[in-house]
Amino acid sequence: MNAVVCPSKLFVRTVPLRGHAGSLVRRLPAGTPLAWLNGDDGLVGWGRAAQWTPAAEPEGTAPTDTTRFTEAARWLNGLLERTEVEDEVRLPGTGMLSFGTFTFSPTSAGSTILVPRVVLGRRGDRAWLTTITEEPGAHPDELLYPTPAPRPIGPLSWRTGARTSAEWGRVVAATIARIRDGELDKAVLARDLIAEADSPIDVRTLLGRLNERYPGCLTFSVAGMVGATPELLLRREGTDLTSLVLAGTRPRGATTEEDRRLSEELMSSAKDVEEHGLAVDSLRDALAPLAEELVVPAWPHLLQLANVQHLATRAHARLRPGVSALDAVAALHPTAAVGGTPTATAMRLIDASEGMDRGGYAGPVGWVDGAGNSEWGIALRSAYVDGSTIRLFAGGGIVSGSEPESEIAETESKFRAVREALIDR
Ligand SMILES: C=C(O[C@H]1C=CC=C(C(=O)O)[C@@H]1O)C(=O)O
Repeated sequence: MNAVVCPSKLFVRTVPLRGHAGSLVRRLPAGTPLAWLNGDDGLVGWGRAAQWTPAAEPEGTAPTDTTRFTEAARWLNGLLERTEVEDEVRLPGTGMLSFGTFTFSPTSAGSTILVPRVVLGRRGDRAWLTTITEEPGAHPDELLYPTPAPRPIGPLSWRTGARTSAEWGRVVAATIARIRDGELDKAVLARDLIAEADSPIDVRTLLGRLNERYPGCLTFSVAGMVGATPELLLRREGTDLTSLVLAGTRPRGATTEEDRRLSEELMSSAKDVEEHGLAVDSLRDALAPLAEELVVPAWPHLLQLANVQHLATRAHARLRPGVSALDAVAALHPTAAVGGTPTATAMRLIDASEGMDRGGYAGPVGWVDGAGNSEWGIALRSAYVDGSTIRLFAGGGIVSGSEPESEIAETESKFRAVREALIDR
């Protein structure tokens, strides 16, 4: 059964805000904030005007099933038909706005689309406020909530998730053997770590730290999924679509010298170039039928973050008329940056080997506005926050040239993003 909060009518009003509006995170009330931040730009929201939560598909459903995306699009279109919009700003992210998180696998629970009551947004020097109510001209009560400063996280106790690193290393070794046997070309395997705080974790504290340390990433919070992902599944503005594919990783060096050595090693590594190429191929194959024009650079570039560096490819497409952002999400997820090649074989291997439910990790997370503009990231460098418990996820692409020890080290580097953001200094 789908769980739905769906008013018969919604009134949406966007007004410009004078000045810069300050830090978006600082405006968020405590609780379960909605956020999508890219440096100083972004969208934050709170309150709930409408929500759609699909039931998990039954066990045995094809791992590539896209029902949750098509049903989400149908629900949103129905809601839009019953919405009156007054938009004085008219930019991507103004007017009607929904945040969403989709699970990696169709058989996991946790996908949801949420329409907040209040949205604050900023793009360059423009800032705006959107209110979404059931009465025309009404102000949502949520506007009046006081916003106490974000709380520190406090001491944490850590425990292993589904597998210890040694156990996970053995799963990686078995996967490498299957790849060498020719069963598949690539699988992205992940593991989890769990931390327990003394009191409920203030998501705003995490958001503020992640946004500060990873200004080039997309810092998000939707229905418990929180993180700072470097990987843009897609940005749709009008018919233009952009995607940033990442695969192939090294840690950052402690010195300039070591950093340069690691980046040169990454750029010339046959194993990483193959791992990256498979992710790019999966994007190209999924996007081509939806696009009138598709430009994918022949060679990756280097993307350096505070904790790791990646091989990166930015693809641009002009979408065919009528192709929505959620159509593109359904076609692209999961790319071989988080699933593998061939997709269905890799998804089955992931399900059978990881010993855990990924939930929203490695699934699409983002927003869509009433005009169809949209941004979806892949929920990496992320965690699921449930009260005082936080579950961190990290994974890596496994190909025939992979080694278990370096894959374990890679997941440790990737965990650092959320792990360090949990530490009060
Ligand atoms: C699966 C993750 O990263 C993906 C994205 C970039 C680089 C990756 C890699 O080098 O393995 C992964 O494909 C993760 O961060 O948990």
